[in-house]
This record gives sequence, C-alpha cells and structure tokens, in this order.
Amino acid sequence: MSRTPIIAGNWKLNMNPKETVEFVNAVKDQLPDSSKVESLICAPAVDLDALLKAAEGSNLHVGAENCYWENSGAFTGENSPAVLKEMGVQYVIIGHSERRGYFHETDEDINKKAKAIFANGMTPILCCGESLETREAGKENEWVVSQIKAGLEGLTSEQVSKLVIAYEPIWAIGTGKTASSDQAEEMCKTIRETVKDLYNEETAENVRIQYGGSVKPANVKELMAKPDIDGGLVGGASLKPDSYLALVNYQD
Ligand SMILES: O=C[C@H](O)COP(=O)(O)O
Repeated sequence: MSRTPIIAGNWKLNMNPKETVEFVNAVKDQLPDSSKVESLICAPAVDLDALLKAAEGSNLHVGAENCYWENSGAFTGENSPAVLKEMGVQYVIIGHSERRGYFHETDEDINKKAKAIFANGMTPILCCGESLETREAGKENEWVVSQIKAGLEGLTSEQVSKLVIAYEPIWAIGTGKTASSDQAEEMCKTIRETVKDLYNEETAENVRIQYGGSVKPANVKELMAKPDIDGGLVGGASLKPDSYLALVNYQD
C-alpha cells in the first residue's frame, strides 16, 4: 500500500488572478516532489486560467471548487467539466458542506458530478462531514456513511481507487476548532471500511482520504501521522504562501 499524500488548498471565494499569480510565484520553487506529496490548489473558476499558466512546469497541481454535471447546454452560470479538463484542471471538489448548505446541493447532484468528472478524465474530491448537532446526537458515523454511499452510487472500483474523499466535520470548518487527530482518524477509518464493504480491500487501500477543518502548519504533522489520513483539504491556511508551504512540506 502506498498512497501519495495530497495536501489541497481550497481557496473558496478568495483571491483574484493577480493575487493568484503572486501566490504561485512565491511557492512554485519550494514545493515537494509530486511523488512525495501532491501539492494542489483548488481555486475559483475565474482564477483557473491564471493559476494554470503560472503553475505550468512546477509541482503545483490545479483543481476547481465545483462544476456542473453536463458538459454544455442551457445552464446559465454553470461551469463545464469538459472545459475544465481542456484547460488542464486535474481535480474538482464536490459536495463541500458550503455547497450542500448554501446552494442546496443534494447527494444525487453530487453523485452526478462525480460521474461527469470521471467521464472527463479528472478526479473528484468528494467531501463529507457532519454538523455539530449530528455529532452531539451520536449520529456522525451514520450520517457520513450515508453521504459516502450516495456519493459513490454507480461508480466502479477502478474509479473509486483514484478518488479522493475529504472528511470535513462542519463544526471544525473556519472555526479554529480542529477535530482531534483521533476523532479525524476514527472517521477516516470508518470511511475506508465503508469503501471496503462497498467494493473490496484493494479499492479501500487505494482511495485517498483527506481531513479538513482548521488544518494549520501547527497540527498538520500530527494529523498526517494517522494511518487513514492521506492528506488535508485546507481553507484559511492555504491562502498565504508561507503557511501553504509549511503545510505541503510537513515531512521536512
Ligand atoms: O475545504 C476546506 C475546509 O472547508 C476547511 O476550511 P478551514 O481550513 O478554513 O477550516
């Protein structure tokens, strides 16, 4: 079993093209080799062209924060997975709790997006995670397992082997309140076991699982030391070059 760690910045609705180029120029020569740690930035669609051009020839991988499940048609305001692929985008985040919450995305929508992303030769980063209320009710496993089952519906084991899953407890996002490394590991292990039940051991060993929620340079090492945590999906701490570099170079 050798899963390459993947540290992804999720810039959310931050950064403009000029700031994007400045960021890439500040980090691009200090990124780890991609075989050691995959360094990824997922940026707003309007920044992707600048990000891709600035990152060319470096170890920086590029992802989008969302896309639609159709490649073209009368869908005003949406972004085409086919065009993202054509531009050079490799990853697309789907099912982030902010999209589920503010934009009312359903498990069914997210599953359609996963299929469209794979059909276009990119890799989805499928987010899941429970609210504080659900955790306090002791129903977090049930909740996350159901999101995973719905998100993976109809995907092949070959696809799931390449997938990235991000476990992000909603109560830990942007709050400064990280899940403890044990809490994070426990859920990532449950997710891997769910993949094993749905597919097989090999697929479960291949799928990469990230933790997200107030990941910072100060806690990344402890989280990454856990056996079922293969990466981080990082919001706030991915916006500054120094902090991003400390995250992706956590092994040094
Ligand atoms: O996708 C990233 C997460 O929402 C975590 O955000 P955060 O690192 O600012 O807590």
